[in-house]
Amino acid sequence: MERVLPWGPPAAADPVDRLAPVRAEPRGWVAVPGVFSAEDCDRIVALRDRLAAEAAGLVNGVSTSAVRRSHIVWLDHDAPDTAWIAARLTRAVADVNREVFGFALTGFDEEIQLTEYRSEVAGFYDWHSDIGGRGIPQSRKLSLTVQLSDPADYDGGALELNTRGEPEAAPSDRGTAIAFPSYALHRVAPVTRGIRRSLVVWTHGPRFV
Ligand SMILES: O=C(O)CCC(=O)C(=O)O
Ligand SMILES: [Fe+2]
Repeated sequence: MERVLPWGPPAAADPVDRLAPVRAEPRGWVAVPGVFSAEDCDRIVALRDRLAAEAAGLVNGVSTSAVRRSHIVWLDHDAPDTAWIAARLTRAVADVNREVFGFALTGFDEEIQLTEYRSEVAGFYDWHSDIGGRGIPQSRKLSLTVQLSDPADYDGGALELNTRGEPEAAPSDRGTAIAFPSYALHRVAPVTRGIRRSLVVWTHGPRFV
């Protein structure tokens, strides 16, 4: 089912005001603070733990390859206990796309990814672009990742982007979303203490190329 984004004027003046600084300084990626509160992040993490426990034994949620080591749980955009998360992400994507990127987007064709990078396995995700070589990931246009963890709870684990010729670390404040074109190179550095959690959503549309 294709999901249509709520294009048009923002619901309130607030999201636009929040994006004023990033509009003023064009760059390849933008940070949107306060998409989720600390309490929201706690709720999402609790949900993650419940879903991960339910899925244990059914789906092995460990993604391990040469470029990546993380634990993943998928969230439905429409399920009763996750729709509020999807609604908040949709609003953030619509605002940031309208104000900053201006991409042709049609909707969300993949579930929301809840990711966990654990220091016990030096969880990481090496440099990559989110646009896949086949299937639905081919039409990813805008990537958005939310910092769910308190930065005091882990070391390492920085989200870095290279959109201007050199790596830049994104802000790690809890509840901040980082939006970037899905073709942009980014990585998550190895976590050396604690756990870093993130929420990742991709928005799709006609392919760039
Ligand atoms: O954990 C993050 O913040 C980013 C994850 C990521 O790049 C991905 O899942 O494609
Ligand atoms: Fe990525």
